[in-house]
Amino acid sequence: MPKVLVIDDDRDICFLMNKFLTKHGYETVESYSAKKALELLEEVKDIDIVLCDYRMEGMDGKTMLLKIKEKYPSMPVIIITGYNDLKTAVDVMKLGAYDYVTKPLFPEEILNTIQSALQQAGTAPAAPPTNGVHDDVKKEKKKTNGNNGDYIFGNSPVFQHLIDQISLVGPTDYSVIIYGESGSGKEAIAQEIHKKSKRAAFPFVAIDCGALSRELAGSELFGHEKGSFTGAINQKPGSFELANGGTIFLDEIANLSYDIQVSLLRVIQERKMRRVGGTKDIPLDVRIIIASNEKLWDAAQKGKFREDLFHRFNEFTIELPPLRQRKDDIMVFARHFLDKANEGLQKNVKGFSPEVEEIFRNYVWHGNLRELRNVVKRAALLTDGDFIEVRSLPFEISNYKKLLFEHNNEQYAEAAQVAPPVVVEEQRPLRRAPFENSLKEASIDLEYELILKALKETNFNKSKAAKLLNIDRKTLYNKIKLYQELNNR
Ligand SMILES: Nc1ncnc2c1ncn2[C@@H]1O[C@H](COP(=O)(O)OP(=O)(O)OP(=O)(O)O)[C@@H](O)[C@H]1O
Repeated sequence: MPKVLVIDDDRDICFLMNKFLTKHGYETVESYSAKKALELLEEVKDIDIVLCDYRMEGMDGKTMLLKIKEKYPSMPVIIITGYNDLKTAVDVMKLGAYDYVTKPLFPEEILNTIQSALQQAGTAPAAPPTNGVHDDVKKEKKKTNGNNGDYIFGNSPVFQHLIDQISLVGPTDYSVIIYGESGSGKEAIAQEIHKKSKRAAFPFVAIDCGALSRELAGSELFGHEKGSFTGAINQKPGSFELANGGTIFLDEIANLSYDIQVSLLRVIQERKMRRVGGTKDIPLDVRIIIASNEKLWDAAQKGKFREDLFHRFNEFTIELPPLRQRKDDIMVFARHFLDKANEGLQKNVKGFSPEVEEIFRNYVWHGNLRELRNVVKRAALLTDGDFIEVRSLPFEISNYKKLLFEHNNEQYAEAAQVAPPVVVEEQRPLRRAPFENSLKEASIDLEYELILKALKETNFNKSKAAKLLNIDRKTLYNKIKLYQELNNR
């Protein structure tokens, strides 16, 4: 019976998750504090997966995730966030969370996410839950390629260009740099390149360098010998060794520390490596595909990334546009994610209402495909009829136009209701700012939530919202403007 550690300072949530998960064949261990949870992970040896609230007293979810990943790198961690914490969600994914679920929580969605995480880790429950089974669902057997299931490639010019590039570089042994925002599908492209190569029968190993701690990065990448440092209880092969013969995908490569970059350069040049604490050279034949959000040449100019390493990798470059610039592809992906959600939920939702399609085409999708996938997954869960309607979308998405507050114009909200769909390119809706400082972060978050709540209650009448918040309209405008500026950084 898989064991889930539920970490949430809201005891009701722990209680509900316990009841629900137990009913579906899981065992739960609960913790109301991050500190206790870390102790539990030590004491209870056989925890399979962690479900952790992002906002807890004493430690935020990001720190907690890093602490878990440092000690238990392969432990799947699912983070619970608010929808407006999308930036946080993207950050935790980069730090190695398996996935995130947004509040309000829907137990089926969590169950689904836990199941796929455990399936990927190879610890799925023996008897899968059978709630809500629809007999009429045709279960199409689809090929999956590891991480997040199968990928699609459509007919739009962007897709065609990507397919051409993959076909061109796939069969070669070139190193490839893939640029793209978080969630835009970089790993998917890397996997496709691997599949097109002569290495396809060998492993594809993906490593998120952003999730590697400075101390453990060397041992994760190159492995270690027993006793080579405190905590090295057993001998462990590194990712390069595991990928031997195949392809290694190093995501967010610019996050590797300088000394690891030096080791990496040596490994590439010499085509052999040694485990940490080892004395034996291990010959390597690994193709390297790397990905980055930031241009590596710029990172090299800033001294953050070694220039010689950049030149080593710079044999072929693929740029993946953000989803908001791939308007023709949005519904292709949405339908694909709906198929997958139907499969997972054993439902048969047929499509999207025209209003939802319009919103999807014009929303900015900061979290790119990952955000779209999660929005569709949840909407499918909430849909009883044949089509996904606007009411099943998160508030922030269904009201995205009103939340833009362009030019702080009082008329904008009203205008947005009647105007034809606006093409939103780089504008961003109001959402949480990416602060590092946690006290400031907490107060900004809280303000944001209260403002959003007041706007919801007053149907976006900003004068009334200001009154509810006991501030004047100008202060409300200024706060909104501040959020916009922070968001655009
Ligand atoms: N071509 C595709 N077809 C279907 N799903 C896709 C495709 N490309 C990406 N996805 C899905 O979108 C999500 C994000 O993709 P992926 O992990 O490849 O993005 P990424 O750019 O590597 O993200 P990050 O940089 O944050 O790790 C995943 O759930 C993935 O399965």
